[in-house]
This record gives sequence, C-alpha cells and structure tokens, in this order.
Amino acid sequence: MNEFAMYASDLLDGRKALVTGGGTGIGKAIATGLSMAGADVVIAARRAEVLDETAAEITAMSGRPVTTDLVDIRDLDTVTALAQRQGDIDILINNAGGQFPQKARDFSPNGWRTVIDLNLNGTWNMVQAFGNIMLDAGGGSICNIVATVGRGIPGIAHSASARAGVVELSKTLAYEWGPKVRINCVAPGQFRTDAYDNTYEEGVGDGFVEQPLPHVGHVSDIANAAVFLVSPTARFITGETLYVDGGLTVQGPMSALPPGGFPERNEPSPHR
Ligand SMILES: CCCCCCCCCCC/C=C/C(=O)SCCNC(=O)CCNC(=O)[C@H](O)C(C)(C)COP(=O)(O)OP(=O)(O)OC[C@H]1O[C@@H](n2cnc3c(N)ncnc32)[C@H](O)[C@@H]1OP(=O)(O)O
Ligand SMILES: NC(=O)C1=CN([C@@H]2O[C@H](COP(=O)(O)OP(=O)(O)OC[C@H]3O[C@@H](n4cnc5c(N)ncnc54)[C@H](OP(=O)(O)O)[C@@H]3O)[C@@H](O)[C@H]2O)C=CC1
Repeated sequence: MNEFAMYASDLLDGRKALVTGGGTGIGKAIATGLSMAGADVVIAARRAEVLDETAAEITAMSGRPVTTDLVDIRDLDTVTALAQRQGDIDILINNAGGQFPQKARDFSPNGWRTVIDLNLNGTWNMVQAFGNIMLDAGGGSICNIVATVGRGIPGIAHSASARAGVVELSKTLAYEWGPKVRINCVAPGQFRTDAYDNTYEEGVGDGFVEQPLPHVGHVSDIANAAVFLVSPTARFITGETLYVDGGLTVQGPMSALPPGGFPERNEPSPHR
C-alpha cells in the first residue's frame, strides 16, 4: 500500500498548493500527499538544494511536476516576494516551524522571541500575505501545522504558546474570512523525523506506549489529515484543529524534556 495515495488521484485536480518547509519531514510528506491527490505543488523554505532534491523525489512518485521557491517566513520581505510569485494558490500549508527544548526558567529573551517569531509571527506573515490574495481571488483553504496544545507541553513553553496562538488565530480567521477561506490546523503528536531525532535526546517521548495508540506516528498520517482538511471533502469544516497524535492528548506523557528533566517536580509543595 502506498500510504500517500489514500485519496483519488484527481481529488485536487486543477488546484495549486504551497507547502512551507516542504523539503523535509512532515512538510515533505504533506507535499507528497497533495501531489498524489492531483495538486500542482510548490514547496518553499530556505535551503534550495534540499527543496530541489525533494521535488525530484515527489515527482518520481506522483508523476507530477513540483515547483520550488525560497522563503524565510520570519522575514516579511521574502514572504511578500513569494506571494507576488506564487500568489495564485488555492491551498496553503503552513508547516515551517520548530523550537528547541529547554526549561522555561532558562529561556533567554532572544530564545523566547526567536521561537515566537518563527511559529507565531512567521505563520501570521504567510497567512496574511496569502489569505488576502485568496480573499480577493474568491477563496482558498489554509492548514496550519501546530503541536498538541491544550494540556501544556513542558519543555517547550515558547512553542506551545506560539502554537496555541496559531490555533486561536485560525478560529478567529475562520469567522472573519468565513464564506471564502477555510482555515484549520493539524496538531501532530510524536513523529520521528530527522529534525525530531536531531533535536530531542534519546528517551524523550518514549512514554508513547502509554498513549491509546501505543506507537510513533508515520508522517503520512499527518499528510492524510492535511490533504483531507484542504480538500473539498472537508468543505463544511473550518476553525477546527485535528489532533493526529495516537490519542496522546487524551492520555499520555506530554514532556519534551527527557525523563527526570524536571527534578524540582519531586520536591514537596510549599503550599503557599
Ligand atoms: C518531543 C517530546 C515528545 C513528547 C510528547 C510531547 C508532545 C509533542 C511536542 C511537540 C514536539 C515537537 C517536535 C518538533 O517540532 S520536531 C522538529 C524539531 N526540530 C526543530 O524544531 C529544529 C528547529 N529549531 C531551530 O531551528 C532552532 O531551535 C530555532 C527555532 C531557535 C531557530 O534557530 P536560529 O538559528 O534562528 O536561532 P539562533 O541559533 O540564532 O538562536 C536564537 C536564540 O535561541 C537560543 N537557542 C537556540 N537553540 C537553543 C537551545 N538548543 N537551547 C537553548 N537556547 C537556544 C539561542 O541561544 C539564541 O538566544 P541568545 O541570543 O540569547 O543566545
Ligand atoms: N516531528 C514532530 O514530532 C512534530 C513536529 N511538529 C511541527 O511540524 C513541523 C514540521 O516538523 P518536522 O518535519 O519534524 O521538522 P523539520 O525541521 O524537518 O521541518 C521544518 C521545515 O521548515 C523549514 N523552515 C524552518 N524555518 C523556516 C523559516 N524561517 N522559513 C521557511 N522555512 C523554514 C525547514 O527548511 P529550511 O531549513 O530549508 O528552511 C524545514 O523543511 C514543524 O513546525 C514542527 O515543529 C509539531 C509537533 C510534533
């Protein structure tokens, strides 16, 4: 079974889709899913060589050309320039993002700002630039890739705050942009991408056996959720966040620091 071919190959025929961070990991999987479903896909990020390699790989699988373009979502000038080049999209996937794990008490002012700037302001830059064009053109669909917010995510308080902001932004714009632009989020649980493995210490997230579906997700699980949400199949869904997390947010360990990363949790409460 091809896990990226869960939909009809003409589901998104005639639609143009842009995926930020589409060269690697989850973004690459979403771009693959969109291309397999018949969309004309553009992948955009900062590293041209990575994008070019991925575009060729996707084309080899789907048989459809994939375009690459450059953007730094934190840099509004590059976002505006991208919107001028690729503004005729029907579908926008805001997947570019990331963070570093650290206890909140140790965040430097610049560390906090950097993660907020990437995940909240960067996503906003893209949403406004392309959303405005979609509104003028008559419509479109946006999907923001966030994280499993709602229970708190110890170890990445900056990113959890930014992602919660994106969820609330999406709900708000679902109303403001209502009849024309649908906007939803996908919240991934734990996905062992290269970036994940390079960022988190061994053992982090190993408690997934305690979640209802006790295994790590496959990136195609996110791709299939995102393709569904931006497709006409989800035409009556907007302002929603779809958790693709094996039930982690229902029951499971939510810390992005290694086991024992919060030794102060073992101290008795002063009950102040
Ligand atoms: C995972 C746990 C599983 C349990 C279940 C929990 C539920 C799920 C939780 C969600 C898990 C999310 C997973 C993923 O996102 S996987 C993909 C992961 N990969 C990444 O996120 C990599 C991307 N990260 C980065 O590129 C960088 O971290 C950054 C976002 C900061 C951007 O880098 P940039 O080069 O622009 O920034 P600088 O290096 O200039 O740094 C700016 C300031 O930030 C401070 N900083 C940077 N890295 C660290 C660090 N590792 N520790 C502490 N501080 C850091 C840096 O020092 C700068 O501040 P100062 O100027 O004050 O020094
Ligand atoms: N893997 C997981 O378990 C989870 C992941 N997520 C989120 O899902 C998304 C994808 O994660 P994943 O695939 O694992 O990680 P990756 O690091 O592989 O994906 C991030 C992508 O975003 C691009 N990117 C980063 N910063 C910028 C920027 N400033 N402008 C444009 N593009 C940028 C990167 O490309 P380039 O460097 O070339 O710009 C990269 O392709 C991220 O937002 C991540 O935080 C959320 C929860 C869990």
